[in-house]
Amino acid sequence: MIIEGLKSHGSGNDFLIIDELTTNLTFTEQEREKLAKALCDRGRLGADGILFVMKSEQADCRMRVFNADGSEASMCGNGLRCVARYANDALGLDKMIVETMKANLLVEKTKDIYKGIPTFKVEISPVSFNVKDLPLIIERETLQNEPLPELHSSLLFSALAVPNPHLITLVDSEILQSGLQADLSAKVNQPNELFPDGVNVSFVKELEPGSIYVRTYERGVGFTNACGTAMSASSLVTCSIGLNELEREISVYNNGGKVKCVVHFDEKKQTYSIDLIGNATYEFKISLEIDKNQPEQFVILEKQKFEEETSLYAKLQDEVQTYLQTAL
Ligand SMILES: N[C@@H](CCC[C@H](N)C(=O)O)C(=O)O
Repeated sequence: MIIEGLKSHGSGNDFLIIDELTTNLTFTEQEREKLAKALCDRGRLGADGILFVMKSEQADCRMRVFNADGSEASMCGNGLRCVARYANDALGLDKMIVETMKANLLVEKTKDIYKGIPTFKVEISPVSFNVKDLPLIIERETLQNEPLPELHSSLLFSALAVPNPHLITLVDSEILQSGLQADLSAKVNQPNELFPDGVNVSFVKELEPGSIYVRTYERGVGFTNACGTAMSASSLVTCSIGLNELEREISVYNNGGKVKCVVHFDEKKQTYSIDLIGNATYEFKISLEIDKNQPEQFVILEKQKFEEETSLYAKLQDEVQTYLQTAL
């Protein structure tokens, strides 16, 4: 079969978009898993995941996210911005609802985060601090800026599902530069008693009022340039502990760029939601010939780069990296 794919990224978190919305492509569950493993392999094409954009009966379109290891995730914030742009181009809707595994989410085109960079705002919700929703197996109902001695003797952790699972801790430069995050992340993402389904692990550093840096080890992938749901969850955690404020834009720096988050609290429903605002950049169009039974044998027939937008994004990335060299 021939797949016309599109490689895109949100803050350098990169995905191959496969269109089942405007084409007749369709896959079995096993084929999706195998495709993700084969195409995300950095030795070949390479990506953090695959985003399948599909028809939906309850929303304008549907997104399914497969991590590089072939596992399916319930949500992907950076990926949702890429899907928002893709569906916006395909359906001509600046504002739409995207069905995801656990929620139908509002996405919309918004003011460029940096001159000339296509920017989308996506809703991150539902949010739960109940450890059962990750799941995290401990004797308490929540873990909010508290020790988790089974994992580390002194760090304070917050666990939340947005709705994919996140474990977040605030650290200083010394801890950030140590190998601790890699060690802890490896522990909770291999068979273990605390997080039976694994968890995305973020180390967060406060930079200046209204600005934070977030680095994430993603379940099913490893360290990525950025993780959108992790940056949203981290913004909420910094509001809960009084570092940032609800309803105020937070600048979230990451190794692949920068996004903005706004954390909302609905008094009536007693629920949180987060707006994640950032780039949705196309890298290249690609035409692949694939045997569904042996996807690792795929052949690249054609590749067309989006030169202008990738070089514009490189400017934002340069500015961010220069800032981080002194800020971290
Ligand atoms: N990169 C994503 C999250 C992708 C899923 C995650 N690895 C998981 O398994 O939960 C994002 O931008 O949110």
